[in-house]
Amino acid sequence: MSDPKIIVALDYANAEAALTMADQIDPKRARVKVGKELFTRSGPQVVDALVKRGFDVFLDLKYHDIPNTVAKACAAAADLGVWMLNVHTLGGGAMMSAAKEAVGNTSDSPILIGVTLLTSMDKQTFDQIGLQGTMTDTVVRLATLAKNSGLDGVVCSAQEATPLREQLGQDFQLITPGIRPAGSDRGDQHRTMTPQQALAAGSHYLVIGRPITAATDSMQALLDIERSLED
Ligand SMILES: O=c1ccn([C@@H]2O[C@H](COP(=O)(O)O)[C@@H](O)[C@H]2O)c(=O)[nH]1
Repeated sequence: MSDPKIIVALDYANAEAALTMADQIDPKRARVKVGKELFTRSGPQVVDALVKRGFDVFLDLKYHDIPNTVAKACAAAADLGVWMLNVHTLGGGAMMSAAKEAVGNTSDSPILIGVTLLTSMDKQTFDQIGLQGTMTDTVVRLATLAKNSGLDGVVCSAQEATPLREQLGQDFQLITPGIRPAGSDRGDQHRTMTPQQALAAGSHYLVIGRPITAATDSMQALLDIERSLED
């Protein structure tokens, strides 16, 4: 598989659990994501261990701070050899431009993307924090700002993938968590789609955690999802 579409979210409480899972995955078939829990508990060492195993690692720390701080954090993340990292688009254009400058723009530079609205966010939470208009318009606006600030793509719900593709082009990367195979538990996710629906809507990469990691047989769950994408 030359460009695996599945990114397995290694949301584990320690490096041992994450690496045990990773050791069952072929890096040519899936990429992996290190998020806040695993990174806070296990630090850069777990990222290094995954990179050394040949994985494309998405470091999902959603940096959101003043431009100088975010730029330095992004440079540090790039030094870890990650494939992809992210900032939060609500940090604004100056912050995102500083982040892009820090990671560089060569073929070796990591992909830099911006989180728009979290896939766990529903309309009630959107209203609660005082955002105006529709959620889709807000995601499109934030993603447009990200593109204009030099970012390579965004994290969004697959429900927004089609309008984003139409407005921002085919190459602007759409990374979509909130993926739930038919019949699986949504948990705290609100804006969800099945793997098949998400790719059909225009997602470039699918971030999938609990439907795989919380399954009784994680590798079978991953295989079932891969098969569902071949149909
Ligand atoms: O909007 C967002 C941004 C990031 N995430 C992360 O993706 C995974 C999803 O895990 P599931 O278990 O499949 O729900 C998780 O690590 C989140 O931190 C997101 O869900 N939504």
